[in-house]
Amino acid sequence: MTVITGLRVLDIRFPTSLSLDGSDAMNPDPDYSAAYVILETDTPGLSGHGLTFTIGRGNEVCVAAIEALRPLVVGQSLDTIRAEPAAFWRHITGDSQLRWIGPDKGAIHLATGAIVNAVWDLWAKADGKPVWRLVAEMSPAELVRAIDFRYITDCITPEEALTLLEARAAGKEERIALLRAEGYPCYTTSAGWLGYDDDKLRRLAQEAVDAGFRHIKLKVGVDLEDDKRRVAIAREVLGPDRTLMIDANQVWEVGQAIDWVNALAFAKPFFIEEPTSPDDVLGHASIRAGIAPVKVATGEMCQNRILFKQFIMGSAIDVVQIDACRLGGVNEVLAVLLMAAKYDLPVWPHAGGVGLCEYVQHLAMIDYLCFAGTRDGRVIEYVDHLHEHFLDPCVIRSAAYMPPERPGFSIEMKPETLTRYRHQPDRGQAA
Ligand SMILES: C[C@H](O)[C@@H](O)[C@@H](O)[C@H](O)C(=O)O
Repeated sequence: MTVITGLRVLDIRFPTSLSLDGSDAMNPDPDYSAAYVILETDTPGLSGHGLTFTIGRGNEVCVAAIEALRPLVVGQSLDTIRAEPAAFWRHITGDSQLRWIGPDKGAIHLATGAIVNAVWDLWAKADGKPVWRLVAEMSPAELVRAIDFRYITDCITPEEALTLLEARAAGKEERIALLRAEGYPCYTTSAGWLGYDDDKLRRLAQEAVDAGFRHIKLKVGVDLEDDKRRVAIAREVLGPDRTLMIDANQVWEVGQAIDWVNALAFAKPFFIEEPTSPDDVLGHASIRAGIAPVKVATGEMCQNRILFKQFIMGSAIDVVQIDACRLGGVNEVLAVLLMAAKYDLPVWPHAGGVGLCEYVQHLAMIDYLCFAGTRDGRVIEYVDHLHEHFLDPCVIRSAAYMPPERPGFSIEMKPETLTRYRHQPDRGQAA
């Protein structure tokens, strides 16, 4: 029996100089950061790692929130967590004092994501499997036991979930074989940051096409004339058959979003991502009606399963963009995959941040194997940035993520990175 005996949290920051030129409309110079968790255990050589992605000083708040959650996780036994994973998740998110600063949102929920994912990393390492495989091998009943259905039973009940998951389990072994042979397709954001001049955009878009990418994403939303020129360049390089997506990172009012996207419609973007506030369900629905056939995507800042329920049941979005640690870790991601599967909406995970590519490859593979049952019309985001800091970095082959084979969640950083990029002394101690 393995018991979690301690939790350490590190403030890891990668300076802007290492980061992305111009990035996006809301984050012109992001200091990519990670509130990084290490769960220590009484089993020699076994620890769980997790992180939540933040930007610069925001990391301090998440580090403090992780420390506040420490008493809820230290002392827990892995066997108990394995037996009732949703009960464990309810325990972590249900503390009456900490719920007051959420519930299920903000820094405390980002902290939950880091800790819960560290527990899944630990569980997978203890079983000697990558997380995608661990979850893929769960029976439908075990999967249902990993999901907290509180506040989503009006969308899907545990009984309905069981029926859906039993139906989707057919053909799983064939899908695993396909994943191993072909991987899971991805798109690149790396050509489309706002600070790039036209030549760089053209060159990077061409390099993406040459590398086999069939989808690229461009940041928009600062200057309409610039955007018209930039999407025209991207479309020219992509040709008529590849897919262009655009992303405004929440910069517009609802009416402005409709006008702006319609002005870019000549370049045939497939979707607009985050056109307005990530909390504005009605606004997204209006935008969706105002820009069809261009689709609407959101989710990287959708705070929990309950808000995703509004977007999904309210026909407010076409593409569900889960984030591995904006949601409260694997358990809550499974709840969203389930709702998206019921409503037949594609999940395209968000990965623009440190460690997110490493995380979401597992989640998209779980979606394919257990929930959606298909990869058709779905791609994972890929950003070519900071992968060298991980012990098990994601591997891209012919514009597809190849399934990780090492045990765990692929999120453990190299010891030298944890030393070199640590912003301030470790505030945590083993309990
Ligand atoms: C600051 C970040 O890189 C964002 O620009 C990124 O998450 C982005 O929104 C994305 O969709 O990848």
